[in-house]
Amino acid sequence: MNVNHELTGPEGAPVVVLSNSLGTDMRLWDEQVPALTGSFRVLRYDQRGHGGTEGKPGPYTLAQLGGDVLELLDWLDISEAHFAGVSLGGMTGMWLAEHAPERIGRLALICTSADLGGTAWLDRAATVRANGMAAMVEPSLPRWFTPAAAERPDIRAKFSDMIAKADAEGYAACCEAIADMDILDELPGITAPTLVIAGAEDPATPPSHAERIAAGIAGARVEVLSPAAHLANAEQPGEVNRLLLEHFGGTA
Ligand SMILES: O=C(O)CC1=CCC(=O)O1
Repeated sequence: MNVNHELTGPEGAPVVVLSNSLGTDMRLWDEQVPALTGSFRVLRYDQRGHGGTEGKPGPYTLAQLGGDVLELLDWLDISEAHFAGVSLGGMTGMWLAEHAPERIGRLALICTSADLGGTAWLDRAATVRANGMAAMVEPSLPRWFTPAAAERPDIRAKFSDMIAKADAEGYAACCEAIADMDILDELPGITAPTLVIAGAEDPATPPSHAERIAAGIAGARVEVLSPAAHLANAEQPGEVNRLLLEHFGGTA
């Protein structure tokens, strides 16, 4: 199995898959795992080129990132799972809910977008391939956290480490997957009950992106958290845990 992952929580319980954003790894979910494992078997993994999952040469596509999840579910003999993803993880979740609906129960999309594509991502990919990941640390933290959270030593240390340790080719290839994406027209094909969470202060995928996603998926509802920037699940763990447990049908 090429996808680095961790499976915890009671055997036989419904499975929740947790998918990380660009530049982070499965540690993004450290505050969610203890809350979710009270009710669920939790499968968190590292996207290609992030954490312990190898960064194969790119460019990647959302289909490949979604395919990694299907391969992982098959390998673990999991037929269906709920899915929560932050940003790139949410894009992966939308692809899965559209292309493998029989595998996805309920969907939670956190600080993500269905139409974030564009050439700026190709510029970022080129920068990272030329200069490596270290140059990405300082520009990323103000997108990921509001100023007060970005100054917290625990947050700075943990999230700087994640970015610095990402594989430059894998990160760049994920940027190319985002550059290529516009799945707004595919959203009406999603039938999974969907919760969309946004950070009120998120400069990368502001609440307007959450509203556009929810407008495309029948029955989807939006929750906007504040203060929270792009990594709302790390900045507002208590509120995100409450919303995820409520949406997936777990107990606190
Ligand atoms: O630019 C960032 O770091 C924010 C982001 C966009 C897609 C993603 O996964 O993270």
